[in-house]
Amino acid sequence: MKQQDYSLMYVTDERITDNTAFLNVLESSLKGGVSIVQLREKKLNTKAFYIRALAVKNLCLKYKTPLIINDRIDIALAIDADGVHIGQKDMPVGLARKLLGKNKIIGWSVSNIKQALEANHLDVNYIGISPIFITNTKTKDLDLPLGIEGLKEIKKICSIPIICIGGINNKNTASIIKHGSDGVAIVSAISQADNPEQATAQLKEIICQTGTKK
Ligand SMILES: Cc1ncc(COP(=O)(O)OP(=O)(O)O)c(N)n1
Ligand SMILES: Cc1nc(C(=O)O)sc1CCOP(=O)(O)O
Ligand SMILES: [Mg+2]
Repeated sequence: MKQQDYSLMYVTDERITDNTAFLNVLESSLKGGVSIVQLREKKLNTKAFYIRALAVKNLCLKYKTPLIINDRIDIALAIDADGVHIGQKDMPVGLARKLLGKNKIIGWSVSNIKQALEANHLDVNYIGISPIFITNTKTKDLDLPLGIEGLKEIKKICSIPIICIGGINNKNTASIIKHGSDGVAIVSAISQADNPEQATAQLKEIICQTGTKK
């Protein structure tokens, strides 16, 4: 499998309820240069999720950008997505791998050192450090922010690619990349920006500049 670029993940914003606006923001993020998209829907029923996932997949294909699905292995299989992101309370990783096969991406949420050590023994492609900072986007089921110190600790003991999530913006991205994260996963700094394409391009530029200086 080719090396996946995890540097800038747009996690879609379920607060954008209008379908056209939702797809417009997604397309702006793709034009701005996100390297991967995660479709995250917590409230849609299965049929609505499936229909949205098909539309999102078509746009991602147009921009040759991989798409992973949050939580739902069934939706990922139904639309032949590139993978899934699962958390501590979602389907066990081993079972997800069995259902998806060896070529799909599996991301797994990690919120402490114990889980990071466990990840070393799981068949996951990346871990999502969650949350790195305080976020207003997700309010339920959230652990304490790990901060840069937490990222540094996890980097020392975990050999799997790392993506940080939670409260990430153009002010703190450089520090996250500098301290060993392979990428950032972002909702509002893209979805709620006045110009999502420009905001994405700026984040990408910060990541490229910081990455080359590492
Ligand atoms: C890249 C990334 N990391 C962590 C998460 C959080 O996943 P999870 O813990 O399953 O929580 P929900 O997103 O399902 O609310 C993520 N989505 N992406
Ligand atoms: C989807 C999600 N999961 C998180 C976790 O820590 O588990 S934080 C988060 C939302 C991140 O949104 P924003 O970029 O707007 O802060
Ligand atoms: Mg989940």
